[in-house]
Amino acid sequence: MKEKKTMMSTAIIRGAIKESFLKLDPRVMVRNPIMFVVEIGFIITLALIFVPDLFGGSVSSGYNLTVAFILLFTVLFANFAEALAEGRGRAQADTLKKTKQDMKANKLNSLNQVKQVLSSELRKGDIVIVAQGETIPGDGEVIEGLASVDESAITGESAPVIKEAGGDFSSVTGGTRVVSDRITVRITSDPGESFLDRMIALVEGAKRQKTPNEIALSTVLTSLTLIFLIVVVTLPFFADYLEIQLEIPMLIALLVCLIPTTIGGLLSAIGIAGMDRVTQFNVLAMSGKAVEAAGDITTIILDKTGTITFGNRMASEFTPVGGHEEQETALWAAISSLKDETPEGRSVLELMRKQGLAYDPAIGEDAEFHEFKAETRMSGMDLRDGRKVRKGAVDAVKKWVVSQGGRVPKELDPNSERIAKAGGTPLAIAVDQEIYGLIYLKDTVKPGMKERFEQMRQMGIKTIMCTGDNPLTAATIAIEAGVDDFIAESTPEDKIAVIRREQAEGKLVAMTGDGTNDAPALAQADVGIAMNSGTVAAKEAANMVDLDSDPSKIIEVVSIGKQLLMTRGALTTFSIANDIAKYFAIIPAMFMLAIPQMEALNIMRLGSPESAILSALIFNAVIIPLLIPLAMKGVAYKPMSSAALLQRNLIIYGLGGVVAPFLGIKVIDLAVHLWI
Ligand SMILES: Nc1ncnc2c1ncn2[C@@H]1O[C@H](COP(=O)(O)OP(=O)(O)OP(=O)(O)O)[C@@H](O)[C@H]1O
Ligand SMILES: [K+]
Ligand SMILES: [Mg+2]
Repeated sequence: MKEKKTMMSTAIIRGAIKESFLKLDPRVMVRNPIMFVVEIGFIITLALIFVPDLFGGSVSSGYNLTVAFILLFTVLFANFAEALAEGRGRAQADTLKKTKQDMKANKLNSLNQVKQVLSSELRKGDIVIVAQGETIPGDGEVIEGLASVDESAITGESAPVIKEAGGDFSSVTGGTRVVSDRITVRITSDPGESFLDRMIALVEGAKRQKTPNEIALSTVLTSLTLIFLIVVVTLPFFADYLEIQLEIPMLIALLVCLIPTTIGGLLSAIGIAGMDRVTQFNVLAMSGKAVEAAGDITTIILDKTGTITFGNRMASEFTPVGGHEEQETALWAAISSLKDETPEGRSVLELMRKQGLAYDPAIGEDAEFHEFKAETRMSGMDLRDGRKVRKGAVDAVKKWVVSQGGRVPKELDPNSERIAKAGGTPLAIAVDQEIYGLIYLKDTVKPGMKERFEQMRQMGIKTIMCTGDNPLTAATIAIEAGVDDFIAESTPEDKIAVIRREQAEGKLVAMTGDGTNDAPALAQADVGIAMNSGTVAAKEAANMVDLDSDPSKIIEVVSIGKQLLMTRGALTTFSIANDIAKYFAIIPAMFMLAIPQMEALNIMRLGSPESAILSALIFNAVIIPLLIPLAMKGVAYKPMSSAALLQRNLIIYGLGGVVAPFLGIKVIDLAVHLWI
């Protein structure tokens, strides 16, 4: 989505203006009680224009008209803020929808014949064949073959990525294009539930739900509104006693000035804009709650293979041990990998070919395949003649061999240490009681990790790498990547246990991962970020997907989360501080004639009671559009302690919130007084 990082285009602004009027529909307005009160005020003053003495008042139609007009604009400004925030997402959704057009798909039927169907007819479990130049008709998993895929329609990244059966690089996304070769894909989503569908719904805001924080704040603001409503409604009774005639438009103006319209008008825009900023970083957040939680993250658990490293672990060397020949080691490595569809397994056969080593595949005929499992950390074959061939994590293979009465050759450990210390993953190869040697699996740390993890440290975030790999390899990669801590030989359960342990200490935990074995942990974490390169299971369990598959992206997500919370806090403070100033503008104006002692409160020295009320009301309206840029961009966030941040914001937005309207209203009053 990179090229879509456009700012506000005129089309978006025009659309937002139209939306502002459509949102005047009371059925829509009622969802925002504060602005709904303003709208009712508008309707009442509108009636008073035509029947000024409706409630026995004596205010001119002209004055009612002016008040009605300002109130209408107050509501329109608030609607505009929300529509503007929604507008950018809608523009993105339109672009994505173009990617989603119906297309032809080559579906395999039960007789293994290819039949052309429409992509919209594909269901979960269907098998399709996608060849070079064709668009993948739906989300799925590669079950056969290998292809390079152009995912730019989704990620904006033009370099094609390799997708292959087995392992963590098997997931493909509907709407992306096969650039070379041909793959067989099992469809994993029903129509309307695809990644692209979810993405469209997301940027369109169709699924936007208020976060718990937002609901709590709305409740407080609505209660405040209710209290002011009661105060203003009961005011005429006191006035009656003092024999003062309080006019309806004045009372409405007072009410609207006192209720927190500024934050009420901007609250929803702040939330939408926050989500949108995450999207601009090519991260898809499934909920606003996750973005807010990211703002308070103190621990992040990262998976190693495929997250910190690229994860395309390739066999690069066979090392014989126990007096065996390299040829023998390679032979058994190959036999154990004949049906191993993981990238690791396939790379073993690839290395054989490269080194010109031959093997007899007939040995593997009718053998029983043992697929790689994160629990056993081994894979292999049980041959027809009864021999069992295994390859896997060194300690796992050692245990397996010893349990059958075999012994471990003494050169095994030094050699596996050499590989691990270089950051590689050693796999041991064994047949029954005999260990034949090692396979060196090479992997590379993604660039720039060290600097990024250092940045996280400065933000007070602890990084823990969790890997199924052995402790030595883990330690080497941990140092190279610069994480604070690591846990090796961890099973999927261990990853969850680490997260639970941190959560039990009251911390908010983020997890980044790519594999099916990461899925449970991604679901357990408060913020789960899946790499887009990863498996379908990982992406479904996570509440965010990083389209660039860069785990250090969490830095941006955390900053945006913090910014979102701060912006909401700052504008709430500003809004309420503002209302104090408006109180001093209106109350003396309303009562001064009858109660000369009110003069003491008349600190603003405004022109006339009428102009004082209008000025306060105008200020109350225009402050909303003036603050839209801040609401959309968020207040500036610099890493510092939360106490220092709070103090800084109280000074800027609290004190500023009191001072700004005094100046603003005074200036408007000078102009208004000249005019009326
Ligand atoms: N195809 C395979 N056949 C046999 N053993 C394997 C295979 N793939 C990986 N292993 C071994 O199993 C170990 C655990 O693998 P697993 O996929 O659970 O974790 P990982 O990918 O190494 O780490 P991470 O959790 O960081 O992604 C690996 O370190 C390796 O030693
Ligand atoms: K107000
Ligand atoms: Mg992994």
